[in-house]
Amino acid sequence: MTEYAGAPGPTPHPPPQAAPQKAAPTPPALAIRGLGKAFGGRVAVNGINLDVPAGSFYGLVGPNGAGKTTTLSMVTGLLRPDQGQVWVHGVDVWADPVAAKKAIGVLPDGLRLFERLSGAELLSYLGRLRGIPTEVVTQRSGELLDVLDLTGAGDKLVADYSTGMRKKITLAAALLHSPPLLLLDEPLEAVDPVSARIIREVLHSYVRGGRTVVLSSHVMDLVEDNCTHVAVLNEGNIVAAGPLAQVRGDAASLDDAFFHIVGGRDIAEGGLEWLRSSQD
Ligand SMILES: Nc1ncnc2c1ncn2[C@@H]1O[C@H](COP(=O)(O)OP(=O)(O)OP(=O)(O)O)[C@@H](O)[C@H]1O
Repeated sequence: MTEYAGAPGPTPHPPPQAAPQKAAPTPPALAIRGLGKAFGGRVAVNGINLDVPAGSFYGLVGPNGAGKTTTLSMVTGLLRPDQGQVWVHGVDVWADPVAAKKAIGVLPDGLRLFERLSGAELLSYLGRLRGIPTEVVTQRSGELLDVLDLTGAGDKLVADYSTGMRKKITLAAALLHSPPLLLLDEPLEAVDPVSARIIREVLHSYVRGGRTVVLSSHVMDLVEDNCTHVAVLNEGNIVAAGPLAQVRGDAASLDDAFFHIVGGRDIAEGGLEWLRSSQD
């Protein structure tokens, strides 16, 4: 395992009578250093650095094509970086993927599931792959299906699930082994308002229990109302990151701050004039 760069080196032989040592600082839930990826010579993620404190509810925002999914895919071990390192609670994701993956629950982009299993069977299968005892999987699956309002769909094939139901069953799978870090790519996209509220409550109780949630979203109100921290990605670079109030600064809302940070343009008078005209 490659040691997390922020961790102090070992001190195997302290001198006798040495003053008590300070406790080693807890590593962040997620530490990213110099992470980069290019596709066909085009840079998608440009050597980014980020620390996600344990116990935070971290939002990752950015315009279309900014590199959010590419970043989350590299962080979760789904896409090999060209450069850089990622640590989950001090474990190097690419040097020790088995240990790192035990510590994360993932809701990836592009949900590829076992379509010929029912929702309940899928959770049961994934729980056993995780090495969770059968009775624990059964109990947790039942609770998750119930809380996520999927009880009636538990026996239905995943192939027949709607987009929102697929999000919810994947979220259930991510929660099943109760990992300390959840990494969620647009978890509330296509989810109905009632389920979205339930998912937000689940995630908040998760964070209250001392765990960490990182989610990407395009919905600024969602990030502003729920997250403690936010990072803004633009063209493969992190252009702002930290506690939400700090990133928002003097702007009236996170939406306004985001607009200015990424250099959004108001539609100038004269632009799209033909859409405003009532004449042919
Ligand atoms: N498999 C791939 N092959 C080629 N280019 C890719 C691939 N995946 C991503 N890209 C490119 O990398 C850049 C970042 O894409 P990414 O999907 O990470 O952005 P994003 O911030 O998640 O966007 P969105 O908000 O639209 O989902 C884009 O220019 C995209 O076209």
